[in-house]
Amino acid sequence: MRRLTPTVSEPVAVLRKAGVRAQERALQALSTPSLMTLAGLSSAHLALALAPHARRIWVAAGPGNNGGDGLQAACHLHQWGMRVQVSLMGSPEQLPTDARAAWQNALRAGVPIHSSLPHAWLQEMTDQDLCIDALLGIGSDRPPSDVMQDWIEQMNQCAAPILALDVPTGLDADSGQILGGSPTRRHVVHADTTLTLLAAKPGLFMGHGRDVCGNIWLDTLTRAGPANSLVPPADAWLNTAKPNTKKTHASHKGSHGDVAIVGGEPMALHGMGMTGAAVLAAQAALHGGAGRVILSLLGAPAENTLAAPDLMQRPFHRLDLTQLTVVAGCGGGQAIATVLGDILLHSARLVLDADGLNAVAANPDWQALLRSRSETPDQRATVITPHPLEAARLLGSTAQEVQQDRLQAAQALSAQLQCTVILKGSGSVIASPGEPTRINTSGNGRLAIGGTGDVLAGLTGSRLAQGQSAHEAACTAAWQHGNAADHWPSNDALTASRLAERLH
Ligand SMILES: NC(=O)C1=CN([C@@H]2O[C@H](COP(=O)(O)OP(=O)(O)OC[C@H]3O[C@@H](n4cnc5c(N)ncnc54)[C@H](OP(=O)(O)O)[C@@H]3O)[C@@H](O)[C@H]2O)[C@@H](O)CC1
Ligand SMILES: [K+]
Repeated sequence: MRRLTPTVSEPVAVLRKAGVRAQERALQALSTPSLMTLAGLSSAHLALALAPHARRIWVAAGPGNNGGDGLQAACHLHQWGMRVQVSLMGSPEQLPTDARAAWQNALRAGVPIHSSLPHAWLQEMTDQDLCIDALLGIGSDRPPSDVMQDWIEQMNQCAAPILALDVPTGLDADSGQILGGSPTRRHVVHADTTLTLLAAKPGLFMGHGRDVCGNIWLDTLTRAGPANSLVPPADAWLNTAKPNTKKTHASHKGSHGDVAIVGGEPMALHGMGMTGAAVLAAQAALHGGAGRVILSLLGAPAENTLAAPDLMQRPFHRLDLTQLTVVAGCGGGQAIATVLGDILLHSARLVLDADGLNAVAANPDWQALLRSRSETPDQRATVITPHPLEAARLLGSTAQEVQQDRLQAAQALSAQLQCTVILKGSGSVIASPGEPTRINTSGNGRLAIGGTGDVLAGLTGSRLAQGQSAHEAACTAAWQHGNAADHWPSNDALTASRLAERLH
């Protein structure tokens, strides 16, 4: 069992529900004792570690095998001298085989098992006690029943912390969406800790998963089978490891690549002043370690005074695109359309963001140009950084459909445009043709402000310019960007311009 944090250095595979089921079938045959016995023991160990002084442990057990995990855990905790009470939803006779065996074990051991909520306990429990959510795991694809919603609400209102087994009840393990539609305290368990079993699931790290799982632990239950035996191929991998971005001592500014930021439509052109977006991307490229950063503001004849003195400024027609890593689109407005064909055709390495993506979505010829970059003899690296709505425009779908399956959306877009995709949002997904898809684990809600996307684009350009492949650059930049936010002092305002200066 191990805790999954953004700094875990070994690769962690992510499986959708279908893959977890396949893994379960493969291991079940090999595993003695049964997987549920292992899952229950592991859950009990973690419960004890989380609440060693608990005077009450309440287990809410559902009608399937997730409930069986809870019953098995209750049995161990009771045998170890803890005061445990189980509320079992549904009839014990209708439990699946393993869960029924767990129920019988618990009964034999003398665990109190009721069919209703422990109202008196719920009033008395303190933050030293513990609730265990074993209502639903990966076996649900619909909103919890009304009675279950009552139980969820009571658990969320209780003063004791919550340990969710496998998945917080009400969360879809594949998408990170809430089965009941909205993340209210009635529709989904808001856990302090989630112990996920067999494999990490994508929904824990994406969408609402990041808000309702708390600290995530993983037990692969492979003790009885061959170690690390993952039967189905992973659907994705967690993007966790701290990147090595150390520069060699014997280097000069030309060793670390040249980035040109093309964007920042001025107010005078179409009444929308967006130069700030391009300046943010440029600052991020600079602080990300690029050797030289050139700011090329669209339709702006004069030098921009917002820009730091470290930045060079040049009009677009003076850029030698064939030698540059170009970051295009940040605040590009409509003006980006006047230069996008040249950028797609000639830039050596390219990061396309925001208005650049919207322009490509509206023009099939530019989509073909973008795709053809991977077919050039030098296979020009391209990274696109859409948020869900921009991805939906490119895919011809809706933002809601993208959010329903972020892994699939990122992979489909990457295949469609033959480039690396960073699908932004809670749990950014990085997909590239022929590379393992990653789900980024760093970052938090403080990044949900204007300008942070420009910072990510600039940082990705910086990593590309310094020699990383498109996939590596995207993975490293996404992680670094989130990591900076994770280490931001809580009493200090996080703004995009300050973020651009504190990328580490
Ligand atoms: N097998 C093993 O050895 C191992 C299994 N493991 C554990 O098993 C979990 C998967 O178990 P599972 O497949 O039984 O699914 P689970 O999540 O318990 O729910 C199914 C039950 O809930 C019911 N139900 C569904 N939706 C509902 C709703 N909205 N509201 C109310 N009820 C609803 C559904 O009823 P039905 O849909 O049939 O009417 C059915 O009775 C997995 O997450 C892990 O914890 C691990 O320990 C590894 C070893
Ligand atoms: K659960």
